[in-house]
Amino acid sequence: MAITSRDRLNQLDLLQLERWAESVQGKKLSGKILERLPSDPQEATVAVASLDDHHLAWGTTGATFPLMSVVKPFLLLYLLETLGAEVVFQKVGMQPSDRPYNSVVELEIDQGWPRNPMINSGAICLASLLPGESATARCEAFRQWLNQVSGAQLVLDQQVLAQVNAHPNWQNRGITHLLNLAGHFEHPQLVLDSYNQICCLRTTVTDLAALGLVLAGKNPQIGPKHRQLVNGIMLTCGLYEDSAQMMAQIGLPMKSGVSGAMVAIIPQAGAIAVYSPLLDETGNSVWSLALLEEISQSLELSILG
Ligand SMILES: NC(=O)CC[C@H](N)C(=O)O
Repeated sequence: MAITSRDRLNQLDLLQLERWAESVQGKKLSGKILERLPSDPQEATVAVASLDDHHLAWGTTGATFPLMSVVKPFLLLYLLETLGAEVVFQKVGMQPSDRPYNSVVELEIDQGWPRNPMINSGAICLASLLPGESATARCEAFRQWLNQVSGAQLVLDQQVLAQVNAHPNWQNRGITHLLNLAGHFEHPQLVLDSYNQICCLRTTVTDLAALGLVLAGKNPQIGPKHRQLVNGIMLTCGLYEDSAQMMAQIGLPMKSGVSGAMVAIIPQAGAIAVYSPLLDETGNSVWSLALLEEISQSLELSILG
């Protein structure tokens, strides 16, 4: 019987994971930390989890970090499960973006239509659909649902939220204003506050891998059609303008965040979560991408091969 990706994940040992991590560290990759999210450039950690509860973790595994844009696929999943695909895709498209994740220009070119849920315009628009009367109530309901379906223990990082709110972020204000003008929602401040709060949910690589397992198929309560929609949009849009190249090079649904977090999904097999705050020009974690490419190629995890 053929060996599957799930078998290869189950057979992976910590020594091999450590070898890959150390070989990527040996490449001395360079990147920049996002000024508004101060963090330790030395922190680097990875967690691998299979659907058969085989779990490995290496590096500064105790590091905690805000999800930032890694929350976006889970926001999409929550709204698909709560409201259904018809409602969700009246608010956002499935079209890859070719400009930065927080581009106002792209939203103007598209006449206020957000291309996909993985860029800020799409996620901010979807934040308007979150059930709840206040940003705090919306984030809390979402946080509880996410912890319930994954077993993770996400918490809202009030300190990071204060840092985010202290930064004007004119790009996101411009995006929110254009979406409001286009008639997608009323109460733009409530929508932006809701988006900012869910981006500040704090986690560890072990819990992020648990979140990833939900998209890999761990939880029978989550519909396969909704998992397919989220994984498909991650595959084509999850790394912004670098998504097509990384789809060809790595071949897995992935989502990055400017905290340096990254999650990769191996459908029906498992998930890999990585954290290193050094970012490339696109806003993707340099070390995380290199390590995911190493693991995916060595274990032949690509869903495209
Ligand atoms: N790419 C990201 O992680 C961006 C998330 C961040 N909350 C922002 O809107 O700028």
